[in-house]
Amino acid sequence: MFDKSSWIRLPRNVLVGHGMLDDLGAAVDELYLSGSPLIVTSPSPDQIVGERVRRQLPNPETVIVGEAGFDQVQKVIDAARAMDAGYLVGLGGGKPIDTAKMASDELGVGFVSVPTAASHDGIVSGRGSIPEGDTRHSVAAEPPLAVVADTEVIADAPWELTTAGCADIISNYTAVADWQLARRLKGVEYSEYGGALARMTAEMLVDNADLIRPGLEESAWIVVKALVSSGVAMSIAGSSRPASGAEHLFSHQLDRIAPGRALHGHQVGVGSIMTAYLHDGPDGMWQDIRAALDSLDAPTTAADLDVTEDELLEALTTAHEIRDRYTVLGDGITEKAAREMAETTGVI
Ligand SMILES: NC(=O)C1=CN([C@@H]2O[C@H](COP(=O)(O)OP(=O)(O)OC[C@H]3O[C@@H](n4cnc5c(N)ncnc54)[C@H](OP(=O)(O)O)[C@@H]3O)[C@@H](O)[C@H]2O)C=CC1
Ligand SMILES: O=C(CO)COP(=O)(O)O
Ligand SMILES: [Zn+2]
Repeated sequence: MFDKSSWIRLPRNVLVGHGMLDDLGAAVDELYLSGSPLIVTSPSPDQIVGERVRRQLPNPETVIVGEAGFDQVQKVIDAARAMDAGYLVGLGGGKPIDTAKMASDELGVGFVSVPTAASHDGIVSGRGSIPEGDTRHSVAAEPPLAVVADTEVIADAPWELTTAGCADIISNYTAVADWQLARRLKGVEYSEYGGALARMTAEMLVDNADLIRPGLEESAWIVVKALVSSGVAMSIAGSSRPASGAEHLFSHQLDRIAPGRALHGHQVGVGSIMTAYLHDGPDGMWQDIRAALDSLDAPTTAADLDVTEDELLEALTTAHEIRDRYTVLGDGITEKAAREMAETTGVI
């Protein structure tokens, strides 16, 4: 008997472009949501566009969240229950958006994603990434009913946030390679469409790298489109596998070992240089990944990430421990191998 089944949950409306933030109210009306929204945001996005968002929505309330964590999700749930929120709006970078989508899932209310930076590919995905103790979960969360990405706002955000988003997409190369390896060695379920879309998204971004420059709204356009595409790949796969492999495990470990030093996207980019080396050896894809990151002004070394050699090596040798996700790191790599890889690729 045929026994496959899947739910692919995608947004109904994706608005990308100049001044699109002023269409938020209309986009929400189109969803036939009822009640008042709780806006989940962080300090900078709230200061930059909070008022513009609030004046378009009926009796909104706002909650400011900090680092991603289950305590922050609970804080949002409590605030939403206290006001009997009809839906949640995630406004900002990856942390408020992830927090809002996880709280929406728990509350059983709709979620609208309003990114203010092109810094991560969670703007569309139905996954939440959340640390807990020594581990980091990728949890099923509420996918957005609508995404409203204003390229004028995003182009005005610090350039490093855009280069972080580019690196998060470039890391799809190694994420997909890890996923294929896990299929071959461990029989892990693989989605041809999810894998192909994630990889194609990275290829298109690299092909357009010359057009991605600071202050250009065209750059925000290209990167947001790629972030949407990468998020759709995760939705098709029903997991973050198309966009998260060993390079992400390395980044999640750095978040614990050296918190707050570098952006998520920048960390996964550097991780991707090294794990590409593990996949292909000295003459493989790692050089192309490093060149692409370099051309986009994204970090390529431990120093660029503001982490020490010891911190980097600790993250590399322990990354396999944090999640039950088979990658090219297998059951762990030795410090000698980690050092050799980091030195050969110029990361240290
Ligand atoms: N669920 C998924 O599929 C995915 C989830 N993620 C998660 O997303 C997070 C990383 O996202 P990231 O965006 O880097 O994290 P943050 O939300 O912390 O944003 C990074 C920084 O950008 C600032 N910021 C946001 N918008 C603007 C703006 N317009 N102007 C000026 N500053 C701005 C924030 O300000 P402030 O300090 O005020 O907050 C913050 O300092 C991680 O937790 C990661 O795990 C990443 C990829 C995919
Ligand atoms: O960051 C992600 C994709 O870019 C997803 O994060 P996880 O590694 O937690 O699944
Ligand atoms: Zn990521």
